[in-house]
Amino acid sequence: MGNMSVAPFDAILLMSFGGPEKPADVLPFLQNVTRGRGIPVERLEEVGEHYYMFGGKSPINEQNQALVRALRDEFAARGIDTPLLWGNRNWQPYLAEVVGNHARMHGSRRFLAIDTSAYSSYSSCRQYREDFAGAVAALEEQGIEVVIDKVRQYYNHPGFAQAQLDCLRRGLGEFKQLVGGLDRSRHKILFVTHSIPTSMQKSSEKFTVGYQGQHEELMKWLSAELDGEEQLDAELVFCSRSGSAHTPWLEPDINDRMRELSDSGTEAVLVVPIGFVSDHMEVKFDLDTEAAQTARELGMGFLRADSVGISPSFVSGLVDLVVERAAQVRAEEPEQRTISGSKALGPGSGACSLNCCEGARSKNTVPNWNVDKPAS
Ligand SMILES: CC1=C(CCC(=O)O)c2cc3nc(cc4[nH]c(cc5[nH]c(cc1n2)c(C)c5CCC(=O)O)c(CCC(=O)O)c4C)C(CCC(=O)O)=C3C
Ligand SMILES: [Fe+2]
Repeated sequence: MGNMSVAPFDAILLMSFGGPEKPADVLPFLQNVTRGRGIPVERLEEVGEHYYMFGGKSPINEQNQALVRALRDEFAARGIDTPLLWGNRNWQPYLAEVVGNHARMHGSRRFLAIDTSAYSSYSSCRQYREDFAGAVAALEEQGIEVVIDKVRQYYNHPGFAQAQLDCLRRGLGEFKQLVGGLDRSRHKILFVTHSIPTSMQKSSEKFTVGYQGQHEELMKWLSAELDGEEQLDAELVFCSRSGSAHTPWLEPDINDRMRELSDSGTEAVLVVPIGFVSDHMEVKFDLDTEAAQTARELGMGFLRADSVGISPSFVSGLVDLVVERAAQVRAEEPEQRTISGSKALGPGSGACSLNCCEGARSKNTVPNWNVDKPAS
């Protein structure tokens, strides 16, 4: 009985952001993303141009489809035949439709979601839990009762961390060729993630080390795993700032930092997108297009390391997280593996509680099903 290891769940759900498929999708997609989020129209027009530059099609959907296939293979290899579905927040296939259709056709009631974002913050964790609560409520109105749970945030899970390390090592190998030998005084590693408003950063620090702190924890582990000559100075920089110019977001922006580094003698940078699980539009545009252009202007060497994509350690780590969560729900107290010294977060550990990463306005989230008692 292969399904025992994911019992009591009837179906697994890969939950992602979603992206446009064609030019006509771009504006409605952007409207979905920014509804109620106070993003200036100029910023939307600018981001729309990024999508049009790539034919109006985001790379994210094909990457999620590839991840679905890789996850299905990994479940099958472990003898687990529980269905794996794919749903999104901002574009088709929409979460509520996918869950509703599956529940109607197969009677599934208990869904366990993997989200395509590794760190804690409102945008990268809590908002997904609000989406789940929204889908549960919408389906309840149609007379369908479901629960949707999610695996813990996995920035410090050994599978994700090992996959990042593989990308970093491979990137360093190519970088070394490009610059003709590593030299600490002239070469730097820039780990990159999505910027968020500093207010969002603050609320992520209430119950965890926070969004930025989680990146720093992973970076510290990665740097320590490298061999001596590979241990270049490394720092965290940000991309994809949005919102109004008056709202503070996490800094430094990658382009600004490259300019400063160039002024102080850095000749080449290896850019490692630890904040993204695959080559999203932010990676394709903000890093491979815009930051690469900044590097050309500065005469700086530039190489972008891979994102984890469907690397085997990442994929098998996600399946481990599903199995771990199911065991928690069965009250079995499974081991929660993490990189050394790091504390596991997320559903069931209490660290990702109902109040975690709350935004300015309080909205319903799904409770940590069967493990945490809903707070009042
Ligand atoms: C932390 C974080 C992640 C990582 C976690 C995760 O993966 O979930 C992420 C992922 C993504 N963000 C994406 C796209 C967009 N994000 C926007 C806007 C925003 N992102 C924010 C944060 C994050 N975003 C924030 C605080 C805003 C401001 C509005 C708000 O407070 O909500 C906008 C509006 C235009 C703009 O202003 O840029 C777009 C189009 C795509 C799809 C890319 C593709 O198509 O490949 C993906 C994977
Ligand atoms: Fe975003």
